[in-house]
Amino acid sequence: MDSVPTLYDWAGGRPALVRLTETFYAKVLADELLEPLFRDMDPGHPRHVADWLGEVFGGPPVYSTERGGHRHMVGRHLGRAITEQQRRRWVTLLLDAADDVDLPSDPEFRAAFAGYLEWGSRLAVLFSRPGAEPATDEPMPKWDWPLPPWQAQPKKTSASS
Ligand code: HEM
Repeated sequence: MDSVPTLYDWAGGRPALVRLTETFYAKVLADELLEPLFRDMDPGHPRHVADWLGEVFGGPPVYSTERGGHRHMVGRHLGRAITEQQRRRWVTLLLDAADDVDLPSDPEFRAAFAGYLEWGSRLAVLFSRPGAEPATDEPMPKWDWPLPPWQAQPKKTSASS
C-alpha cells in the first residue's frame, strides 16, 4: 500500500462518526446504568464526541479549534464519579453501535477502535474521581493503526516466482 489512510478516513469520515455517536447516545439514554449520567447532556453532545473522535483518529482539528480541545473534554468529566460498571457498559454500547452503523469490521480497524475506547474510558474514570485534579494543558491524543490495514496481495504466478 502506498499510503496508509487515517483511521478517520477508513471509518468513513465525519458522516460515519456522527451516525455512530447518534446511535450510541440513543442506546445510552435507554440504559438504566448510564441514563442518570447523561439525562441532562447538551443536545450537541453526540456531534461533539464525533468531532473529538474524528480529530483523535487523524481527521480535521475541529474539536480543538471549535470546542476547546483536551481541556474542555477533561472538564466535562470532572466530579462525575464514573464507576467501572458504567465505564464497561459505555464501551459495550459504543461497540454495539459500531456494528449497528456498519463501521469497518476488519481486525486492524476494530483493534485500533477498541483499544482507544479502552484507554480513553479508563482515563475518563480517573478524571471523574472525586477530588481528581488532572492536567488540562495536554494536547489532543492521536490514535493510529496498531498494524497497517490488511490488503490482499496480488497472487504470485509461476512466471513471477
Ligand atoms: C474514550 C472514552 C471517552 C471519550 C473519548 C469521551 C469524550 C467526551 C467528550 C469529548 C466530552 C465533552 C463533549 C463536549 O464537548 O461537550 C464528554 C463529556 C461527557 N462524558 Fe465522556 N468520553 C469518554 C468516556 C466516558 C465514559 C466512560 C463516561 C461515563 C460512563 C463518560 C461520560 C461523560 C459525560 C456524562 C459527559 C458530559 C455530557 C454532557 O453533559 O454534555 N465519558 N466525553
